[in-house]
Amino acid sequence: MRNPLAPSWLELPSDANALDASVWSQNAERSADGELVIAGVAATELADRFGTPVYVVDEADVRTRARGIRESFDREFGRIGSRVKVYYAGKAFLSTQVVAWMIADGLNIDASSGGELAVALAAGADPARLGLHGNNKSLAEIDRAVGVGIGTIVIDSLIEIERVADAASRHGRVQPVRLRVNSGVHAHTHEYLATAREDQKFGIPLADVAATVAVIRSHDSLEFLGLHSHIGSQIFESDGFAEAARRLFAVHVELLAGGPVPELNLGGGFGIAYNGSDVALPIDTLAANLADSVAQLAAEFGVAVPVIAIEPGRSIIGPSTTTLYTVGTIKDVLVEGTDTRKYVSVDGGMSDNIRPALYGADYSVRIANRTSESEPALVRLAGKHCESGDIVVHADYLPGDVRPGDLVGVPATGAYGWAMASNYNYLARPPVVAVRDGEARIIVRGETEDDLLSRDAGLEPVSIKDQNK
Ligand SMILES: Cc1ncc(COP(=O)(O)O)c(C=O)c1O
Ligand SMILES: N[C@@H](CCCC[NH3+])C(=O)O
Repeated sequence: MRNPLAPSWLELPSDANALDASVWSQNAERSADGELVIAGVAATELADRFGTPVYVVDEADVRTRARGIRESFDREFGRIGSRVKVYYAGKAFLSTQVVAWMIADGLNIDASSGGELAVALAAGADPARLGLHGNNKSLAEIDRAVGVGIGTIVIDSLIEIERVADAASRHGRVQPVRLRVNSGVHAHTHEYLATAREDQKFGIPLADVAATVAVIRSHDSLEFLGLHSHIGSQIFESDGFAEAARRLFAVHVELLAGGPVPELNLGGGFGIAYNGSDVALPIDTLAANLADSVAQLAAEFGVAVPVIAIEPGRSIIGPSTTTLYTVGTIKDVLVEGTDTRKYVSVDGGMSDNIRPALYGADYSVRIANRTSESEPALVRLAGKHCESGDIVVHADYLPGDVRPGDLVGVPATGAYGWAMASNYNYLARPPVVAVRDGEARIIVRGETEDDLLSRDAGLEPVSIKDQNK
């Protein structure tokens, strides 16, 4: 029976064991005996070998999406006489293995800090295929990026122009740069994920772009590639991107009068489904819509279509990953009248996935070690942290006989999960395991209690003595 406490978007499932294909990774399925199996590796085997929580990355899923985005955009922009450079936004999740996959699949890497740049370099990526972002890059980050021969730097403020130009002169390079513009387009997403509205820290207002580009062009050590726009993240419609392209295009055309502007970067932000009610725009449709918009703009203004760059993160890595947890305690909590919500607590929480607490993100959950015919019950999957807001899944239905010791899987945790993980309450960050063709291997080691303690600087010997006085 439908629980009145369930949010309006959550339907009572006819089968609370079913894996919704729009949310689970491509190679997630139930085995004949009902267990969750991802790319041929059973959930119980993963839990036995790696413990829980564990992030499980379906490698073929990531790579199919990476190639799929590149091919869709290549095809659609090829159709209008242009081409596309795809940068994987490493902030969503980065490890040397992920860098190697992206490079092998023909993508470039967008780093948003010196740390992300270091991972890409450690993986052996050609620096020319890397880009560096950030509203407050340190002098050391700029120097390192320029020094290794990074492909592009996205300039985010007037003051940064001098910093990048100086570094380029010192290294005897001409550094290709883009300029991040605040298009003023309000993306339909969570307030914290909209990056082009007023009163936020990113980019240069449209009105100041011409003057700022003139400063960039006044430096012999800089090469201006074009404008950059990123309106936000987890966006389901193409209108916002098209509107940003329109606003940038008008300035792009003005800038052509002062010199070459070979590129236009439309950023990332393509949304994915986290639960059965989310409907992600198919990448083919998005690519076709954007190509049509850009072709129309070029025709309207009577200029050539520039090379387009995009920076998807979430839409490549997000759907690939499932977090497995073990159920510890269960409580039926009376909420209103006779309506109860089943609180199912697991061995992780906001330290491995902060998104529900930070953005109110709604994930879904399934029992992973078995199926059950028991009547579905409305559950809230809670973590083990000392916070009532420590929720992993606000609302979903699980078979009512869910019990301690069950494994549960939360799909679509690949983006901004591990990447935003913390050690809150001294929990160790879980390992990240890649699965493919029945094989599982660690791509990021989990932390141990010793790792955490090894950072503690220890006690002054004297303080113990004082204490005993
Ligand atoms: C400049 C920039 N590019 C790309 C991305 C990647 O966004 P997403 O992971 O939503 O595709 C972000 C994050 O929102 C960003 O700030
Ligand atoms: N961290 C955000 C996305 C922000 C991306 C960076 N601009 C999320 O989890 O959805």
